[in-house]
Parts: sequence; structure tokens; C-alpha cells
Amino acid sequence: MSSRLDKEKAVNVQVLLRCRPFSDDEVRSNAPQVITCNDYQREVAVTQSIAGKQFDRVFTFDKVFGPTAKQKDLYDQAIIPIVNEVLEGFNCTIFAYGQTGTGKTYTMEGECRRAKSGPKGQLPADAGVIPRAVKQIFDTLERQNTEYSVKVTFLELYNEEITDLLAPEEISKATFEDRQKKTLPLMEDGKGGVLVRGLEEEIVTNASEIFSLLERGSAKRRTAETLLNKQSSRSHSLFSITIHIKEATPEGEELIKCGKLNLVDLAGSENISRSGAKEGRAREAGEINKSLLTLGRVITALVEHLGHVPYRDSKLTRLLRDSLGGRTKTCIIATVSPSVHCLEETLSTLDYAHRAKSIKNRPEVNQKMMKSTLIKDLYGEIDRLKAEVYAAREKVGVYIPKDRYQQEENERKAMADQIEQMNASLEANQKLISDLQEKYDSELRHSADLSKKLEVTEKCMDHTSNLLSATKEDLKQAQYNLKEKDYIISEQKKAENALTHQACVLRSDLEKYTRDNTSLYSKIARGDKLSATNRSVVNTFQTDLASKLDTLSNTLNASIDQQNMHLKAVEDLCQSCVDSHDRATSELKKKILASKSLYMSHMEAFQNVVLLHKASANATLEDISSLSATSCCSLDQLLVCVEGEAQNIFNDIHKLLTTHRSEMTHFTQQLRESFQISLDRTKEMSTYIIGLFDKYVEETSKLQSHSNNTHEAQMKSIEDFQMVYEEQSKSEEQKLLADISSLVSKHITRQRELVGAFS
Ligand SMILES: Nc1ncnc2c1ncn2[C@@H]1O[C@H](COP(=O)(O)OP(=O)(O)OP(=O)(O)O)[C@@H](O)[C@H]1O
Repeated sequence: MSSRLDKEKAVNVQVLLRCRPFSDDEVRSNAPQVITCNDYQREVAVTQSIAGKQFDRVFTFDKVFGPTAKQKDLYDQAIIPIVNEVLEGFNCTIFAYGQTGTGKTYTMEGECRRAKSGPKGQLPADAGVIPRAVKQIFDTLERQNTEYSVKVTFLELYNEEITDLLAPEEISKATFEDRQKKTLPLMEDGKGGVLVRGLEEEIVTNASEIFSLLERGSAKRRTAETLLNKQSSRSHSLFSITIHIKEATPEGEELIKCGKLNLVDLAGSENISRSGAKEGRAREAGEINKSLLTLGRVITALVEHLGHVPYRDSKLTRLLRDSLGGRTKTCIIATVSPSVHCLEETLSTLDYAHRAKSIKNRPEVNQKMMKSTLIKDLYGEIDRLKAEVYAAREKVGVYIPKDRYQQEENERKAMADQIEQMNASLEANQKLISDLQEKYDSELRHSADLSKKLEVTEKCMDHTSNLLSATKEDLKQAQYNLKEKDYIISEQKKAENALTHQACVLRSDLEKYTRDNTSLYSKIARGDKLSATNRSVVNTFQTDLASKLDTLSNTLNASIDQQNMHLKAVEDLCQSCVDSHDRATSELKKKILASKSLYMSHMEAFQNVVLLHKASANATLEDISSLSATSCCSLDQLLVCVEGEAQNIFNDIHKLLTTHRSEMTHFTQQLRESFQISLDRTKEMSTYIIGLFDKYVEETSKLQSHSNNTHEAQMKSIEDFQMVYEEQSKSEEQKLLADISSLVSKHITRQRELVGAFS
């Protein structure tokens, strides 16, 4: 049930990210920007270039403040609620974490010096979280018009040693070595917390007092110039403001509400080489990193819920114990640079801060105290301090408060009991040791007896083993001989087997060759037969072809003669026809000429009549005209009649001639064509037959030569094979004989040797 409640109350550590603007040096060196802040989406993107490719890693935080964000923006958005909670009675811690020169001190302190001189207590724009928080606290308290008290402490943690930055002047004026001696011890407060013994608590009544304290303390902080920051803080600083506010219950009882604000400015998280720290500075950086490493381990243990959280491994984590996984509300401001030169540290800061987001605290409001109880506590404190002062003045010892004395007394008693118990166990252990010593002595005696017996037995053993080795040697020899015999027999068997195998192989080869020979002979015989048949076929074909060609050429000659005769007859016929036509034409021409002359004479007669009648003149003109018309008409009729007759005759002759000519032409054409066709065919046939004949002759000669070649090659291969076969069989026979004789001789020698060895 309680764990459930705890879980319900658990609050994550709030993590803010602030990226500062480019410094003058970075602007001068033209350093590329690798950080992009998205304040609205609370994201920071880091652009990395791996193997020439750009990768963006994006981190999300509770709030993100880019390079343009002002001190006021950060304070108003993130810190005001935290300070309000302090005024409500919570303990809150704000700490700045980041590489050196990224603006931790700027964010936490800013420009405090000018804070005082601002008009009407106004803070300068550069004032950081601490002055603004102080101002907010006093403004609120004054507004509330209640009784309150404000105490501040300011300490520095340097090389794992705590110094008070608000220590009185005479102490702070001491040399560095003295200051080293004035380190303050860190002690358990008996209530589960820690307290720094002797740490000055300054009571302040207004903001400006705090500012001057802050300024005084800041001036004492160890700073040094590094490559990354001209005024680099080399230590962690813790500025605490404790507020007590008086409240009255309805019953009129007075209660005191208490809230505490821790403002931590951590030293730079840079690596030593990058920061340019040298000699003493390098050791310093190592120490800084050691306490930051422990802080990292604490964060890891808290995030991964490991059983053991190593708070005690460094003073820093002891001081921040309640702020990390405790009852305090915690806010981490991680600061980074936008430049590519700080990329490695920026990524490590982002990883660190991102992991810290998962830390859960269980903030509890501090119990309000009755005023009377507080006064009692304060009286007790005064008494303690008085006694301490007295002890210091009288130099009679150290004053320790009663409850603490009681606690230490109890521890002392517990330790005395523990020592007693240890003494008892020591005695028991000593007794055990003496018992064991006795046992050890008797064991030693027993072992001496045993060694003597062992010696005798060993001698016996030596003798027996000598005998055994001689016998073993004999046995080995016999076994060796036996093995040798076995080996010879097996070798002989192997040789016999090999010979048998060889003979089998040879026989099978011989059989194969014989079969090959037979088939070869039969093939040759078949080839011979085939070529003889081919030859007789070709001969028959040749004679047939010759006789057929003779017949064909005779037929052709006869046909050509016939054709010639036929053509002659046709030519004669044509000639006679043309002659008769010529005759008819000449007769017709004569008739036409006669008609023409007749016509001419008629015309002359008529012209004469006309001339006669013209001369006699006019009276009978009309009669003459009609007579002449009649004469003309009859003349025309005669002419038409003669002309028609002539035309008919001419047409008949022409028709006859045309018919004859076309018939003759057609006939001649037919004759010529058929003659040409038969001539072409005959020519073709004879060319084809001649080609065929040539081809046959060629083929026959080829076949003949091929069969001759084949025959010769076969004969040669048979002869070669016969020779090779004879040679090979002869050599193998010799080899076999040699092998057998060598084996037999070996065998005989071995047997002789064996017989010699056994005899
Ligand atoms: N947000 C910012 N705006 C303007 N200037 C800034 C900002 N942050 C840091 N600076 C400037 O950068 C320089 C280094 O800052 P600062 O001293 O605060 O760094 P740091 O992280 O505290 O370094 P170190 O760890 O070495 O102490 C200072 O000159 C400071 O004025």
C-alpha cells in the first residue's frame, strides 16, 4: 500500500536544455552549427556526419531554450514555479550541468554585480537564476506581509574538499595552503541527511544582502583560464537559501513553515585534453570528472533501479543525495554549445541529461513546526554552540551534543561486543589449529612408514618389470615375424589376384579386338559388294542412256527435217497467194484507170456542150440549165455507181488479202512457236541428260576412289592394329613373366630367410 502511495507521489526530475549562442571565437573560426533547438516542440536535434552522411539525433526534454532565449525567458518559464514550491515548504534543487564554457555560471548567476545598481531594485537582463530567485523570494515574502527568516550558505567543492565561500574575511584572506586546511568535514546529521560542520549560515533580511554575499562568495571560487572558457569555474558550488515563514493556525497557534532552495553550479564536464588543462589543472580536471563520474553512476543506479546507489563515493553525491531520488524536487539545466567543435561533449551532455529525466523523486512538503518547538531547537543549538565554544576556549576536548554522544556511545558498545565475539572466535580457531597440527604430525609418521614399504615394493616391481619387458621384447619379435609372414602371404595373394585380373583384362581385350576385327572384315566385304553393285548399275545405266540418247537425237533430226519441209510448203503457198493478189490488184488498177478516163471524156463532152450553149446565149438558158442539171444528176449517178462497184471490188480484194495474211501469219506463228518449244525442250533434255551423265560419271569415280581409300585405310589399320597388338601382347607377356619370376624369387628368398631365421 505504502509503495503504491510512494509511486503515486513519485515525480520525475525535470530536465531543461539550454543552448548558448556562438561565442566570438566560434564566430571568428566560422564553426559550423550542429545543434538545432525547437523550443516549441521541446526538441534538440544534433546533426552528425558519419562516413560522409548526415544523421540527426533528436532529444526531447521538459523544456528547451535555444540560443536566442533570454535569462528572463528561462526563469519565467521554468524557475518561477520551483521557487513558489520552495515558498510552499518544499525542498528544491536546481543544478546546472554541462561542458565548460557552455553557460552554467551564466545561467545560474549571470551578472549579479549589476543587480544591486539597477533602478528600483530592477535586475539587469543578464541576471541569472540565483539573483532572480532571491528577488522572487523576497518580493513574495514582503507581499505576504508575514514574519520570515532567510538563511543562506554558499560552499565550494574543490578536489573533493569543501570550503566555505561565506567564511569571514580573515580566513578567506589566508594563503591557498591555509585555505586547504580550512576545509570543512561532511557528517551524517543522524536523521539520514548530511551536514557540513562549521559552515557559515548567514541570515539575510533583504535581496541586496544576498547579492553582496553571492558576489563575495563567487569571487572566491576557483576559476582558471582554459581553452574553452577564459574564466572557467574549476569547482562545484552549492548556494542554499533556507526560508522559515511564520503561519498562524485558526486556533491561534504559531507554526513555522520551512523551505530550502539549493542552487548548484557544477564544474565543466569537459575531457581533460579538450579543455587544454595542464599539470595541476589536469589533476583538477580529473578530480572534477571523478565526482561527475560518481554523479553519473548515481544517476545510472537510480534510472536502472539498481539496489545500491553509490552516493557515498563522492562528496558531491553525498551533498546532492536528497535531490537525487530523495524527497527534494529537482531540476537539471543542461547547457550545450551549438558549435561542431564541442559535438562530442554536447552528445555526452545530452545523453547524460536525457537519462537523468528518468530519475524519480518523492517530494514531501517539510512538516510545519510549532514556534515553541523551533525555539526549543534553537535554544538547544545555542547550548551546543556554547559548549563547543567553551571546549574550544578551554582546550579540554571537543564538545559533542548529548544525543550524538549517546549514538557514538552505543556504537562504541556495539564495537566492544563485536571485539569480544571476535576474541572468542579467535580462541576457538587457535584450538582448532592445535588439533589440526597433531593430526598433521601423526599423518606425517604414517606416511614415512608407507614410503619405506613403497621403496621395497618398488624394487620388486623393477625386477618384475625387467622380466616383463624382456618377455615383451620376445613377444614383440615373434609377433613381428608373424606379421611379416602374413604380409608376404597377403602380398603374394595380392600379386596372384593382380595377375588373374590382368589376364582377365587381357582376355577380354583380345575378345573385344577379335570381335572388332570380324565386324571390320564383314564391313569391308559389305563395302566391296556395295561398290561392285554400284559399278554394274552405273555401267547398265551408261549403256541405256547412250542408246536412249541416240534414239532421241535421231527422232530430233527427223522432226527437224519434217518441220523444215513443212515450212517450205507453207512458204510456197504464201508466195503463190501473194502473186495472185498482186495480179488481181493490177487488174483492178487497170479497171479504175479505164473508168477514170471514161469519166474524164464525159466531163470534157459536157464542158464542150456547156461552152456551145453559152455562146448561143440567153433564151434557152433555163432549158439548158435543167438539161445540165439532169445531165449532172445522171452523171453523178453513173459516178456513184462506178465508184461503188470499184469500192466493192477493192474491199473484197482487201478483205481476202487481210484474211489470207492473218491466216498465214497465225499459221507461221504457230509453226514457229511449236518448233521453238520442241527445240527448247530437246535442248533442255539433252543438257540435263548430259549433266546427269557427267554427275554420274563423277560420282562413280568418287565412289570408286573412296572405296579404294577405305579399303586401303582399313587394310592399313588392320595391319597397324595387328602390329600393335602383337607388340603389346608380347611386352605384357614379358612383363608378366618378369613379375611372376620376381615374386617367385622374392618368395623363395623370404622363405629361405625365414627358414634361416628359425633354424
Ligand atoms: N545564453 C548565453 N547568452 C549569452 N552569453 C552566454 C550564454 N551562455 C554563456 N554565455 C557566455 O559564455 C561564456 C562562458 O559562460 P560560463 O562561464 O557561464 O560557462 P560555464 O559553463 O560556467 O563554464 P565553466 O564550466 O568553465 O565555468 C561567458 O562569457 C558567458 O557570458
